[in-house]
Amino acid sequence: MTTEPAIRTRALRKTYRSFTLREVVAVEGLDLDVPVGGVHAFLGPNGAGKTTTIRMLLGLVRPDSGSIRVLGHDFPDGLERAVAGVGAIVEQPRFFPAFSGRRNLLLLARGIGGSERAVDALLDQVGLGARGGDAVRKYALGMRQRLAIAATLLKDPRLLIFDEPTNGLDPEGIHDVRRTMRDLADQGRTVLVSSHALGEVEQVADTASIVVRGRLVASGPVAELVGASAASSVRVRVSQPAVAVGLLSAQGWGVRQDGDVLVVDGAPDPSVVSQVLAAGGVHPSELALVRPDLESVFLQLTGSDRGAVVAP
Ligand SMILES: Nc1ncnc2c1ncn2[C@@H]1O[C@H](COP(=O)(O)OP(=O)(O)OP(=O)(O)O)[C@@H](O)[C@H]1O
Repeated sequence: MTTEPAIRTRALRKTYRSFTLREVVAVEGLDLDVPVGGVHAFLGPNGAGKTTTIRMLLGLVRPDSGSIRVLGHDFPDGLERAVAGVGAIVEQPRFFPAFSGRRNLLLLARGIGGSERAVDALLDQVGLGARGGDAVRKYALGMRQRLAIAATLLKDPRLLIFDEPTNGLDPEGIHDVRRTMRDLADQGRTVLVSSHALGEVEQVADTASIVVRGRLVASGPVAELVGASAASSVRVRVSQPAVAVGLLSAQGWGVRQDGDVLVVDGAPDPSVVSQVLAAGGVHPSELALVRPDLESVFLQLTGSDRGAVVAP
């Protein structure tokens, strides 16, 4: 069994020139490791360098420096062999709107010698089996996106790269695309999905890398990234919030107030919060531990300017 990642970049760097000829560093010293199998989320705020990185991984943009290895092939010499095993969606896919989804796929399949049976299997696989005969113009955005995923699967790629595939989709579309990504990973393929919407990928991603201003700030299994954030909070509802804020702040804990609800950061656990309040004569009507999610980890990292790397 090989432990070689599906994607490995080292010290990857890419700069652009702005209109005023100022140097814009899009990607700076990026070491990205995407393990084989599973869904890997590539996360970062807008402008963090995700699209630039993905374009470099696909050979569409040439890095200034650094190395790229995809599916065991080093760039630039192995680019062609690497890309043969990659299916990608980097822009809004285009289809003939008047043709059915099935006919669109058949046209694409013909170009690479794919069979009619394979097209039908792919339509089923992305959940479009029943709608394959409808004109694409009647498809919702999420359905078009799933048709695009089916198109990338025509050449049976081991690695799928999707740049913000849920952009502009409604909740149902997001759900469908997410489920399709999960299915693909469960078949043993590797899925790299970029997103700035963490909530959308947290449920489906096994591992993640977070980039800020072109640099990697955290990477590893999603559960570990979330677990590494010590910042669980305690949420309390109290009848005397002003008194409670005084009591809790006196412990050195951070307190955020929203009406009669307080969120306490830095307390060891809910029972200690309860004891401190009770000792001051305040009895909460609600008390709950708020577990950190990927979003809170992300906010911590992006707010903390080039935070420490969390090793996988
Ligand atoms: N062709 C280009 N010319 C000049 N600057 C560019 C070019 N492409 C990207 N940039 C700049 O590089 C930086 C990274 O952009 P990139 O699109 O890679 O980020 P991103 O994380 O994908 O963001 P988004 O989610 O908004 O697409 C940004 O500052 C962007 O303005």
